[in-house]
Amino acid sequence: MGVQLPDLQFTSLEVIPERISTVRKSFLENKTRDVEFRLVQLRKLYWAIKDHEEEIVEACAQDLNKPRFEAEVAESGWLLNDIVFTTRNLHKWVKDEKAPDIELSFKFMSPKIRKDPLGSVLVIGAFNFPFQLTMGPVIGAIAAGNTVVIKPSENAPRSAAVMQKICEASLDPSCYSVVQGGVPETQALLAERWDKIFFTGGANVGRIIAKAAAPHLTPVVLELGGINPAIVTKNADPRLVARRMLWGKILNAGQVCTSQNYLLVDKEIVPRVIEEFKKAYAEFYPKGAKNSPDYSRIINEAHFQRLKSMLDNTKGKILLGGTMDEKELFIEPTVIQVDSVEDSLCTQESFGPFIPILPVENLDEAINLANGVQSTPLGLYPFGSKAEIAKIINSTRSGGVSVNDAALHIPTLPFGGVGESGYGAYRGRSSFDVWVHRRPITTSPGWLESILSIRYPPYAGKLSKFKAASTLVPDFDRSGQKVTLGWLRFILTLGGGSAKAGAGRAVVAAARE
Ligand SMILES: NC(=O)c1ccc[n+]([C@@H]2O[C@H](COP(=O)([O-])OP(=O)(O)OC[C@H]3O[C@@H](n4cnc5c(N)ncnc54)[C@H](O)[C@@H]3O)[C@@H](O)[C@H]2O)c1
Ligand SMILES: CC1=C(/C=C/C(C)=C/C=C/C(C)=C/C=C/C=C(C)/C=C/C=C(C)/C=C/C=C(\C)C=O)C(C)(C)CCC1
Repeated sequence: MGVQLPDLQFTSLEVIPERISTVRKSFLENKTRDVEFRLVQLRKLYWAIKDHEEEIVEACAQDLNKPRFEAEVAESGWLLNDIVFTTRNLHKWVKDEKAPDIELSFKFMSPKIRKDPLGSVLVIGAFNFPFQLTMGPVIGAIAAGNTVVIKPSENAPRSAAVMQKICEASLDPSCYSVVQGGVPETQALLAERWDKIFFTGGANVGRIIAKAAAPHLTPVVLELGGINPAIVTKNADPRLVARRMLWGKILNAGQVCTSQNYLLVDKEIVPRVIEEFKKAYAEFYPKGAKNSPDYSRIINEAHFQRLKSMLDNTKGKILLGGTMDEKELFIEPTVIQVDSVEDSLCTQESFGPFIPILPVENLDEAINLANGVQSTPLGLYPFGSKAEIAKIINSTRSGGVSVNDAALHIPTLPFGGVGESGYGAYRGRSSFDVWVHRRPITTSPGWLESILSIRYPPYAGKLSKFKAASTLVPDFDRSGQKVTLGWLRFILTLGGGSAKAGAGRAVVAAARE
């Protein structure tokens, strides 16, 4: 018998404010401040994920036809590792930090940085990696001591329902709550005040989230998509390019925020790259992607139609793939040679299995084109010689860079966008950092009062003493140059230049006092 999955039930709009006030009350009662409490929650969550792994795999299969390998590696297994990594390190992360770079005069105040939880926070997930991208931020939020409301994507309904089941089986309901729904339910959540909102999804909805947060001055993390370029120079290895770029687009049928949206390939190696795409496709899917258990489907009819019209509207030439089956929501991995970066396949995020290739004259042209399409994509994928790759990285911006690869990301590296692809980063240690307020704490000892009283009126005669004790001497001169051997002269002349000019400045300074 197959695995039975729960049905997705939207949360009624009436109960949403009550859910929020429950988690807020728990936070204000300091329930989640205790680190042991957080650890127990995370450990229980670990076992609930483990115990429901078959349901996770089945839900991903029903929502996206996600292959078991991808579901275990990028969803359940990813989260399990994330929890173990977090619980192993949490005691270290929560420790007060000694404040760095403190001048001697303030050392007696024992300055330190406390990692305070932010409060009650909202996590809104996306459909494509429904478990990883929703529960990943939640793990960090729990670790950091926040209470959390979790809103999975309604577009992956089976996964959303299983996620709720897992959370309800493991987490304290007074601190962590799952709210299910689409736009009205999310709007109801956004109408309330949060201490942080973590959103993963498209840039248009990201703008809605940021606007809703603004009146409450709520900080927001936006994990958005990107029109990510791959830049392939004539010195790249065509076989590696094809295999890795194909992987970037067969993974979850290209519904990956980090996958490359288009390739700018030096015209000299375009034919060899295309040949290698054909070979790699035949190797990955000997009977074609449609007949393989290792290829996902498009999430729903609306996204299928969006992708179909993108392909219908391209002026490019299909070189590989191109077949579709609406009933199955199947779109074959498709390589298209386009003749302009203006082609719709390059300028819009496809979030599907399209691999448009634009031949370019040289590396400079590729860099200019990439910066013109979107100057701040989520990912950048350069292939070429060491010097070429350095040039590409130094002349572009992006959330992250995978040299010689597609959407690869080491699970504990900070992950996040920049500019149009969002802001804020999580994963690994950053998943904790993103959810805490670094609260500086100083303690002024009573015995220091006679010295500290220099700050009280009457001020007469105190300024010069205060300055003598606290003024930092610049190690640079007026032309912006670092002063090394000329130190003495620099100090004597109050900032460099001639002795006469220095004397002048000394007179002005004395007169000001
Ligand atoms: N940077 C990342 O980590 C990352 C990861 C996955 C997806 N993405 C991006 O997300 C997009 C696709 O994912 P998606 O379709 O789930 O995104 P989406 O923006 O359509 O939906 C994301 C979430 O927002 C909610 N939502 C949708 N419309 C809303 C509205 N009007 N008001 C309030 N809430 C609303 C949905 O219920 C869902 O939970 C792509 O652009 C992709 O690149 C980014
Ligand atoms: C196996 C041995 C070794 C090491 C091997 C190594 C390093 C293997 C690496 C394999 C990798 C990188 C596999 C990656 C799989 C990734 C999958 C399936 C998907 C991930 C999806 C993600 C993260 C999606 C994110 C989506 C987002 C953010 C938005 O949409 C040695 C060499 C150590 C020793 C011998 C054996």
